[in-house]
Amino acid sequence: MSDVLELVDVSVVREGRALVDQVSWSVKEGERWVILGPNGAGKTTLLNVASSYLFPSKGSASILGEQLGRVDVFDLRPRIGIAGIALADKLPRSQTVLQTVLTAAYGMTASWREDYDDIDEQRARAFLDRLGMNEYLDRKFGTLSEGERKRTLIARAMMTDPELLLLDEPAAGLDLGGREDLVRRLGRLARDPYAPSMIMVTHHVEEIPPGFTHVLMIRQGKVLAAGPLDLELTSSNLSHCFGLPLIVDRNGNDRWTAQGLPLK
Ligand SMILES: Nc1ncnc2c1ncn2[C@@H]1O[C@H](COP(=O)(O)OP(=O)(O)OP(=O)(O)O)[C@@H](O)[C@H]1O
Repeated sequence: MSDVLELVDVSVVREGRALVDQVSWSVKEGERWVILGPNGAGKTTLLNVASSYLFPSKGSASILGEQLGRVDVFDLRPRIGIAGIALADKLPRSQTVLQTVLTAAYGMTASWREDYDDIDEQRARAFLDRLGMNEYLDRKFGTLSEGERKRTLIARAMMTDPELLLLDEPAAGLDLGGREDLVRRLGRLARDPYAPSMIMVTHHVEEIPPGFTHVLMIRQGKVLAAGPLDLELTSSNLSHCFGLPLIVDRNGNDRWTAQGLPLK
């Protein structure tokens, strides 16, 4: 299996502080990783390196076999799908849902043109259908609820047929029904052998979709644990990561839960 992401001793230093501190991490083709960690741990910073938008201050980062600093990132970026809050703010609120997904095929955030290929429109419709957005095609992006917006962004990220899909807190801000709907849809994607390699940032083990295979836990910029979920998502590791005693459990449907121990 080839490397989708290979970080060796990567640090990101800002104002003398290491936001990501000597991280070595390897993601192989077909793996689905979740990044877990408390607020401010460095999860988004790590994702920004993985998306080629942030270069390490130290160490080396290779994405899809190309080393940052030695590759034209404009050739690399179309191979990476990103769904995150930062992107949502850049997308025009007045574009329709269909337009919002279609523009991704042309590497744009705006500039709706009339001459998109039929094949692209069919693909955009198919991705939106998979994400349960069929009835919202003509709705303005700016009028969507949080959950609808998140599903649109994932469809958009799939549009370039990426080899690597990055999801930054896809379930944040969703109600219970919205979260469960999204987790099921992401689970279906994760189990699709033709789907890209995936990395998802989250704060909650309940949001880990079935079919995800690996976890990286980070705290204060340092990796605490990295490897298969079965081995690494333990009560001990999670307690260490979030800084309080936690009990983690996995149910028969391949879903995870975590609870704090009661105060004495
Ligand atoms: N440009 C910057 N300059 C200085 N500090 C920064 C910069 N960008 C991020 N930070 C700090 O780096 C730390 C890690 O930020 P990051 O967004 O990666 O954390 P996170 O794990 O994604 O957090 P959250 O769960 O709250 O989203 C935070 O303390 C943040 O304030």
